[in-house]
Amino acid sequence: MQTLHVNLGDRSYPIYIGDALLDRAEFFAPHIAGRQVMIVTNETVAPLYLSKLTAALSAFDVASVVLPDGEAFKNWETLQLIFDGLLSARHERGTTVIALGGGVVGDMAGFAAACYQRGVDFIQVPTTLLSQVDSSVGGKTGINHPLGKNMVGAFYQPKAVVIDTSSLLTLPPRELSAGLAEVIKYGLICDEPFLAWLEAHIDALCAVDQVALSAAIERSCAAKARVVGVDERESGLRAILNLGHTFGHAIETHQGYGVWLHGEAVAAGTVMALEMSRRLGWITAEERDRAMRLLRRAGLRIVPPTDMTPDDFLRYMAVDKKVQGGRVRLVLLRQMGDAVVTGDFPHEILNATLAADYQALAEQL
Ligand SMILES: NC(=O)c1ccc[n+]([C@@H]2O[C@H](COP(=O)([O-])OP(=O)(O)OC[C@H]3O[C@@H](n4cnc5c(N)ncnc54)[C@H](O)[C@@H]3O)[C@@H](O)[C@H]2O)c1
Ligand SMILES: O=C(O)C(=O)C[C@@H](O)[C@H](O)[C@H](O)COP(=O)(O)O
Ligand SMILES: [Zn+2]
Repeated sequence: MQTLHVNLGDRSYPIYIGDALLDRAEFFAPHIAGRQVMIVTNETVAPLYLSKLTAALSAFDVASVVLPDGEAFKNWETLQLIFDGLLSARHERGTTVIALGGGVVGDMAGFAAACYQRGVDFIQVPTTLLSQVDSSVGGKTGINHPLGKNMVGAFYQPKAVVIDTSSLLTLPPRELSAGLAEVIKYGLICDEPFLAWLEAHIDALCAVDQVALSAAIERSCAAKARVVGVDERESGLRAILNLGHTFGHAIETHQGYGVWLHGEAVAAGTVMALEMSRRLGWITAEERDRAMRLLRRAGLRIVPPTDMTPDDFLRYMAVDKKVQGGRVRLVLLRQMGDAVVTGDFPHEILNATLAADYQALAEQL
């Protein structure tokens, strides 16, 4: 079992990473201030892990809310179900909300905790690879809006993150691959040597090898904890964690939430960010191709949707939260392992990137 820390002064918290942690109250009890606990989960995760976690927390007054499953339900209507559950069970300000599920559950449960009675404690218990390496850490919470991804929410940090790697044994392969998109992202933005490690271990990761996964989860969480500890509310550095997301969120919103998994859209968006970095002369075609091969080996689609025009992309990219003064800002690679957020690029290069033939690029790998 490993313990990492997100260092935010009096709001610092631990990230526990290990096997079968869901059974063990010692990872939860020190972070539950009162007696009431509300476990928020969904219809897929509940039959798998809700009774196990409830049993581990038998010393507390535990209630639960089971949400519908899917990105398409990351919205106000579903969020209301959490408030309905808390109020029906008469949960007071001393309650602790526990998010048991992937990033959709974690983002909604965290946002509900930020809002309920103006803020109650919450604990993240991520059960997908993507939520274990990314969404459970850093305090971004919220829901989608029909006009834009994650456009309503709050920065609200958990009291702890409890990562039980054995929960990945039940995760569908497509979802595991989606999480690998965010893992590979760390190598591209701030940990270049991680890319070589991933190239050597990607098959083991896809085979749900627990040793390889634990190592990748720890290295990913450590990278995110470093960035969040420096720039919690994304005034600068933290934006590098958004590599591929300006393009990727456009894909998710255009296609309809949940059609492309978040990680799949991020992978395609990362390919577009790689191509734009190459067109700017910052990385080579060989470096772009190396990253594309790794994403493909992870089981991810590396060709963006062919039914989206440059204007489709530009329409959604204009709504992105990194926009400043009406100018689109993108996370690009100055070199492999070194990302920057910038709005200072020739628009003809952006347009050429949006119009590029990614199918041909993929076929020449
Ligand atoms: N807040 C952040 O910093 C942050 C970071 C990255 C992504 N996100 C958000 O996270 C969401 C994507 O998260 P995700 O990829 O975890 O998707 P998800 O939450 O939809 O989970 C993927 C699927 O796996 C199921 N599942 C979860 N755990 C399982 C398990 N152990 N076994 C079997 N099935 C399981 C879920 O029910 C769901 O059907 C997006 O909404 C994205 O915007 C947020
Ligand atoms: O934590 C961050 O900061 C990230 O950018 C992590 C991303 O992987 C994640 O998808 C996040 O939700 C995107 O941030 P957003 O502000 O564009 O919604
Ligand atoms: Zn993401």
